[in-house]
Amino acid sequence: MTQADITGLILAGGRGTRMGTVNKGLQPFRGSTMAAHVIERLRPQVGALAINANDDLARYEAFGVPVLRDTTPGYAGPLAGMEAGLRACATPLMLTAPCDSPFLPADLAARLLDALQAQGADLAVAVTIEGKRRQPHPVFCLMRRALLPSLSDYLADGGRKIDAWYASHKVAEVVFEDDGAFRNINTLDELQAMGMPKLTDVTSCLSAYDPDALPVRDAQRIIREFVTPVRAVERVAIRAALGRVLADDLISPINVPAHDNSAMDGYAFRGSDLRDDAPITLSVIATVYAGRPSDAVPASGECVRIMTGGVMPDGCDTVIPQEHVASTHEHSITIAPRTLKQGDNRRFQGEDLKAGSPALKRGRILRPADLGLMASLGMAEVPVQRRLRVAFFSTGDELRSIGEPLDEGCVYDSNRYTIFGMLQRLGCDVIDMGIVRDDPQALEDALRSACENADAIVTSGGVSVGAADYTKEVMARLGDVTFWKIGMRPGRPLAFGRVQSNGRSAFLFGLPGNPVAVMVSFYFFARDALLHMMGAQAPLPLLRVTSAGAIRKKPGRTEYQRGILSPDGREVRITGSQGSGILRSMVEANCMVVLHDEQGNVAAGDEVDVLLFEGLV
Ligand SMILES: Nc1nc2c(c(=O)[nH]1)N[C@H]1C(S)=C(S)[C@@H](COP(=O)(O)OP(=O)(O)OC[C@H]3O[C@@H](n4cnc5c(N)ncnc54)[C@H](O)[C@@H]3O)O[C@H]1N2
Ligand code: MOO
Ligand SMILES: [Mg+2]
Repeated sequence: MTQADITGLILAGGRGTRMGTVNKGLQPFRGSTMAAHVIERLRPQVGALAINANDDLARYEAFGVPVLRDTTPGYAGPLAGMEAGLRACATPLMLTAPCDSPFLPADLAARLLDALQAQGADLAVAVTIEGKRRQPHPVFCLMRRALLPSLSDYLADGGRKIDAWYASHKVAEVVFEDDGAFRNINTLDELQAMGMPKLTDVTSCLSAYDPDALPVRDAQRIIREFVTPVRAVERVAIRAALGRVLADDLISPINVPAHDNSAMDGYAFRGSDLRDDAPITLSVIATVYAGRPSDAVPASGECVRIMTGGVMPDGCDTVIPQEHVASTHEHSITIAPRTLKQGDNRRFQGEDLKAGSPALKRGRILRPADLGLMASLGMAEVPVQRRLRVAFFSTGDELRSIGEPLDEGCVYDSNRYTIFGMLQRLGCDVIDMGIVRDDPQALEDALRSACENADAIVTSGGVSVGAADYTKEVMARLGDVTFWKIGMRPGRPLAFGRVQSNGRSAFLFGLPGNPVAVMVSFYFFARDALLHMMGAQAPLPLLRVTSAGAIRKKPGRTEYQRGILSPDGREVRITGSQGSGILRSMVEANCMVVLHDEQGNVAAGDEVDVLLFEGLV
């Protein structure tokens, strides 16, 4: 027999009680669902596929393989699923795998088949060795179709235990070395932690990855691919939506405006009455105010006096502003030839927004105009992403908080305030965790607590090579964290990854300690990642302007120099000293001059890219 003689059966018939009674196979996982991952792992190993499921059958059917329900009632466990599979099985063999084991071995079928045939067994089961113990994985089982009568009898007699039924048959055990391949995901926390890719999954996609000389754009790309959006939505009143991220497309329920109306205070009439060669006189039959439609219908030779926003009477398509009327009499007006064209000064129904058309797209950070637009559609509440929770702290024994005496050799902690400001402007819920000493236990406690309470963590300091920096060691111990030297000035060292504690995880941005470096790293790495986590789209716009002076710049790294853009927006000059400890250079600047990797010295009059601080969100 060959692998083509095997039907793969995905066991998805359980109730998922440990996950809070959710349908495990349908849980989102790495861009699709857990069941879809299992199907994709099994498909190349077998001749046919089927799914055993008892709920949400339509969604399972969408996978395009037969869906089989238990015939034994009452969620009787994996044996009932196997029985349903064997009943429908058209091949001599069936291989089962649970829907929550997306990492199952690529050679599962081949190796179980070899053992089954070599040992003339009824069933072949996967086993791993954990320490000295053999750990069987009975739901990863290749069995002969001929076992169906035995299994049906066992179930009919009330038997439910998989091991007990196996014991009455000849079982071949096959040892697999990689026990990680049989990891199954039982809780939502496990699902969340495992559902995310490893940093190495992402970095291995780069052709030349060197953590000690990483170009800015590669670091940005890795971060972008690694972080995942937080998918939680709340409805808020439109005023409270300012600055929040819209969670759904908003479709206009109505036409705005609802009627054709006048754009001017004047007289509405039939444009076909206009003459090129002679004045026309129209009698005024009514007055139309905004919000007070009239049922007057001017005939040819007639008009209505109309106010801006007034509904256009039937038949009228043109409005003459009152100051353009040649002469006004008691009950009529005269319009000189060639004063206006047919159709002038009419606003069309739905010209702002048509009913059924998208008014605002999800992912938008809502601005004042958006609030107005939503109000014009009569929307009282809108769905927005829940705010991102970001914990942050500073590290370093030399740091003192405001209010404390400044001991010798110490500095006041300024990074926590710049970080606070940048996070606040992004619209995050911030958790200020203060200063953490250069002490492994204190750092571990802080990181764990941050991780358990926040979606993301921003730290400053301790990511370079200094002797008292325990930060890196502790970060690495708590999760999947990498340490980079980025080809940029300032902001060369950066720690990035995900830390875990007590089943919770958070993305970590370990920014360098120097006060300018911390801001530059935040703006060029953390900002985009945090926005992505919020489900927002807000790329950084760069402007092209002339450099007032020469700028020294080495090719091969990106430099972010602090600049002052002239009031007319045409010319930029650098703010003196560019040291990464000189926060004053950021305060004086209104923009950052971005000198890209390949760029060398800049001559006065050359064009450079700048990023304006105002509007950075
Ligand atoms: N031998 C090397 N030394 C350094 C390198 C290197 O590659 N080799 N990189 C330099 C670069 S670039 C940077 S940036 C810094 C980054 O250092 P750390 O992230 O380890 O930060 P610390 O050592 O803790 O602090 C650096 C500097 O910044 C001051 N600082 C730190 N936190 C704050 C704060 N919250 N408020 C105000 N000032 C702060 C701190 O006192 C130090 O002066 O490493 C270089 N060294
Ligand atoms: O990142 Mo460091 O700030 O370049 O000195
Ligand atoms: Mg250091």
